Amino acid sequence: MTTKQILYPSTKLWMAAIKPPMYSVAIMPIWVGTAVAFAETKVFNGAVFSTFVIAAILILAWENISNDVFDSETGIDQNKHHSLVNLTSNKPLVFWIGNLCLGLGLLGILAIAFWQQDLTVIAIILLCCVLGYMYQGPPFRLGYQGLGEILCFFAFGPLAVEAAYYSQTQTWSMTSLAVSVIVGIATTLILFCSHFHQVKDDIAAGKRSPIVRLGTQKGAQVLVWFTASIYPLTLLFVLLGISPGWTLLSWVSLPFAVKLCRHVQENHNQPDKVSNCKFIAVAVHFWACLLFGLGFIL
Ligand SMILES: C/C(=C\COP(=O)(O)OP(=O)(O)O)CCC[C@H](C)CCC[C@H](C)CCCC(C)C
Ligand SMILES: O=C(O)C1=CC(=O)c2ccccc2C1=O
Repeated sequence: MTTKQILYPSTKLWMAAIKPPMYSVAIMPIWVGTAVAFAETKVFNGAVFSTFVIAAILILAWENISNDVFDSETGIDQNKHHSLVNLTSNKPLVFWIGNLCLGLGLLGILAIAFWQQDLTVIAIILLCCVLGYMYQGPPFRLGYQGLGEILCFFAFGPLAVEAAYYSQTQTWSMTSLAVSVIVGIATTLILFCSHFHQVKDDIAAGKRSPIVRLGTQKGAQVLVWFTASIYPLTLLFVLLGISPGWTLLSWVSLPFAVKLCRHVQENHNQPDKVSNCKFIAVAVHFWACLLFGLGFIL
């Protein structure tokens, strides 16, 4: 990086650091859980939904901001120019901005708990935050052992979707628990894709991601099955009467799924070309979850 780039990071670097499209990940579990709640009970609390969405975005911001702080301590991000710590050269500031986001996000969830006079939702989200910390924070750093995908599936799938359903109805639902698998898989797909371009740095830092363990070629093959599983699963839920036929609208995301698999198959061992694949996975996640949830409302 030139002196100017260090002193005045480009907008492109800041956008890469903030990665706005990634926040679909925080919104969709709340959307799907709320959509299932409305379909089953005709209950929709707009204040709870909007508060939950904002809180989820803030909590995910904490996850990403603190990720850069914790990764700066292992050296794994030394070549990541869009790390907030590298961009600002002020790790304490980044750390406390992240904690502010977490605090504000949890305040929003506490507001829901207060409105409901019920600690269930805050308890679930605190568990999600624990999983999020254990993924990257000392002394756990479970992501470095390749366990991130498991944590991600449960945090953004069953836990977040059920928390959203409960926030609307104060009851539980086997339907929302079942369909949370779709959200969990679609979200975990993004994390799985995020490793392809980082194999060299991950190995150097001792991070045994699934792609470090499998290799990029086998990882690209696993990606196809992983991505494809979304679609027969949504069909199975319809055939079993768990979700309405309109949820097959989620198949509109198929072109993005095909693009993702082809792109990674062709470029799996070319870091500069495959580095954007997680954002193609975000497109799969966004359209699949948005239309899947819409299918419950129609
Ligand atoms: C930060 C995450 C992945 C990126 O990790 P990596 O170290 O590869 O990053 P860079 O490549 O950019 O350096 C996300 C990890 C997700 C984690 C396993 C679980 C997070 C849980 C959330 C805190 C829960 C949010 C719940 C909300 C929807 C209510
Ligand atoms: O920066 C990233 O690679 C990711 C950020 C993020 O918040 C997230 C959330 C859920 C699944 C994957 C990811 C990322 O890959």
